[in-house]
Amino acid sequence: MTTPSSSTTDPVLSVRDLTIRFKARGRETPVVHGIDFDIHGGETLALVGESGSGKSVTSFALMRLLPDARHCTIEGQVNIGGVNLLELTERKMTSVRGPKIAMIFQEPLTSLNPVHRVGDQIAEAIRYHRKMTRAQIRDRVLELLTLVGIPDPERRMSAYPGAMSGGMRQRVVIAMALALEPDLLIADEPTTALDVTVQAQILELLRDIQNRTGMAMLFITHDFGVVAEIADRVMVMYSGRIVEEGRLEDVLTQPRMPYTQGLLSSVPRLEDAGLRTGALGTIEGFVPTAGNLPDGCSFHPRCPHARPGVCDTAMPALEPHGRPDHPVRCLRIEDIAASDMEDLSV
Ligand SMILES: Nc1ncnc2c1ncn2[C@@H]1O[C@H](COP(=O)(O)OP(=O)(O)OP(=O)(O)O)[C@@H](O)[C@H]1O
Repeated sequence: MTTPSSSTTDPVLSVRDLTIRFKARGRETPVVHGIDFDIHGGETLALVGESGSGKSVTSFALMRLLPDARHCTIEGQVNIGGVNLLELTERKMTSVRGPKIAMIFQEPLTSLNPVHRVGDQIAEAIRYHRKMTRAQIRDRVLELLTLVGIPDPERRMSAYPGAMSGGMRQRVVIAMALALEPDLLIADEPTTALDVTVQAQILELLRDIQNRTGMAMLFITHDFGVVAEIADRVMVMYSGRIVEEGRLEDVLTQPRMPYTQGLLSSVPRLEDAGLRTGALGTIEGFVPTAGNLPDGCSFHPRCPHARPGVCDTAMPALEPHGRPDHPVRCLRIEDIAASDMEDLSV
């Protein structure tokens, strides 16, 4: 189904029927099963789910950073500016990474070369894509370091990554990602490795930059506290499928899918903490491995509302069930909603 949108303008990113399969020992295992979503300019979509749900594989597919066709197949569409990135040659894709789509990762050291000065690393990305003089590039590097809140940028541009704190390194990585003013920034758990104070600063920085530039953001996290701080919309993923999607307030305060309810159940009450929450709650059992999904709804073996003969028979579609802006993938949604009403009337 088509994703609900917060705007009538064309989305910056439009993903359609994205399917990813890994190949091993002559077998293909699907890990992402035909997902659809849009992100508009200035909007942040949070992709949430437990480990192994397919969040990172999805983001790597958007960047075309997954292993090659011998190991992995990707089908569907990843449209940015009317171009399906999945159809581009690797050479063409190199010119898209940076100006159109950029990514920051959980651990900044994976993106930084320890033996090069940080200023040179930011300059390198600019030099590759833009015809600018050395002086212009230097000015741009200083501007970027200032933008991401690095104190004394003149001095810091000559520093090596190892001489910086984790928070400062992540700011450098953000500066690199922003160097070419991407239309879409993908942030894959960018604050997980940082302490809480620095985490809050980095989130504020990203929000602030987004307000100024209007870029779209896909924010991947397992932390609903972070979701509450940064997202406009939330997409919950389980076993390679979107199981619930909606506006931030709706998903946090009225989660519909038992999986989302489970994730939110053991975090502190949202309103008590001004929408700040902790990490995902724990749900009994494990995310099934990609090659061993149960019949029917993938979540049914862990679901407190599952009914034999219903939930183990067919995979439910992602459907509105009366709320077009908050679709959910659940065969029992009407019964669950009715029992919630009964609870309320007691
Ligand atoms: N290179 C690979 N080859 C085979 N399977 C893979 C590969 N990379 C990921 N997978 C599988 O794809 C599925 C989704 O993994 P993915 O890393 O996207 O989950 P995730 O939600 O991002 O988890 P995490 O929060 O731990 O990063 C998992 O079943 C994982 O084992």
